[in-house]
Amino acid sequence: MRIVVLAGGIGGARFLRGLKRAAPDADVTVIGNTGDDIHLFGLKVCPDLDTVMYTLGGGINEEQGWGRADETFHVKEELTAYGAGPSWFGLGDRDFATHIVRTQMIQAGYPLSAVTEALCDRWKPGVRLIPMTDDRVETHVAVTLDGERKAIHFQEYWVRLRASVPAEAIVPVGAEQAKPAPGVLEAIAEADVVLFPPSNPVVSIGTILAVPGIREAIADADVPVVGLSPIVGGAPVRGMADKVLAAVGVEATAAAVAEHYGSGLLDGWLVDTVDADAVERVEAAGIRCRAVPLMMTDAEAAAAMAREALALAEEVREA
Ligand SMILES: O=c1nc2n(C[C@H](O)[C@H](O)[C@H](O)CO)c3cc(O)ccc3cc-2c(=O)[nH]1
Repeated sequence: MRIVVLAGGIGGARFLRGLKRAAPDADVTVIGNTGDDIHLFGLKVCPDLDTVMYTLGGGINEEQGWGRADETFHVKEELTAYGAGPSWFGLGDRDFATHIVRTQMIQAGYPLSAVTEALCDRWKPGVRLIPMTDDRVETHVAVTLDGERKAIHFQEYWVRLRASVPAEAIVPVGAEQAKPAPGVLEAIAEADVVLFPPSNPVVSIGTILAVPGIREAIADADVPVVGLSPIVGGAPVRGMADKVLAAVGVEATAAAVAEHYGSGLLDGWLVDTVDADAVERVEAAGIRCRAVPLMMTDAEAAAAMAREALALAEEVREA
């Protein structure tokens, strides 16, 4: 079975670990969000690609969900000693090696998709990880700080400000000019099922869908598209999805996120059992809906969610 998954950071990576466990023989292609990418100290950092690669490759810092395990921060400390900022983004020594290799290859002329393939040769994530585009897309957030309206990089909003101020607008800068990376549209066209894991619907999956051609390819694919709600009980399971949902005028509920994606895209939607009362509203939107446990407390819980998503996809396919 060929499965395509649109993935952002931590939620997407943890779901993928469950999917591999639930469908060990499936051929999984992950279309990774690159809107979170940031250039620091002359290096290109790709948080969402690295989180998928490290999580599935066994190198992730498990409790953080990002960065490497057994990390040290000597380079960061030395940079701070030189007054070289920013100091609010925690780049570890092991993680720096990934960004050095990536930046070297990009400067040698390799596209991000080829670089990602090369990095995955080491990590062997067990999925094909393709960036949504090889072109530069960086999500910026419009905020008002000290009375002044400004656009800041998503990572500054997310990490330095902890999303503590309202996001007035979310702009994936460069998305309109971006082209899907090689293999993205082909993977969607050949997929037997497309999954939207519980990643951030605005800055992760929404950014992937903002690359011209990707939303259309999924909408036109006559295979089941099934998503899992990142919102449980009116709050994001992790992260601060509610802050960015407000920016696009979407209430932080499992049903509202399904409606945001729309029945033109989604055929099925899983909500957590605490949101069972949302099933009727989602079905009224033309999206088949089931209430199942959605807390990825461990790999087996994530596998159970993946099995439920695949089962709903088959139910949709037969409908
Ligand atoms: O909350 C934080 N998230 C950090 N993240 C997470 C990152 O902001 C998120 O993973 C995504 O951008 C959102 O999904 C990092 C991810 C990397 O790949 C590399 C370094 C960091 C550093 C931080 C950090 O210092 N604090």
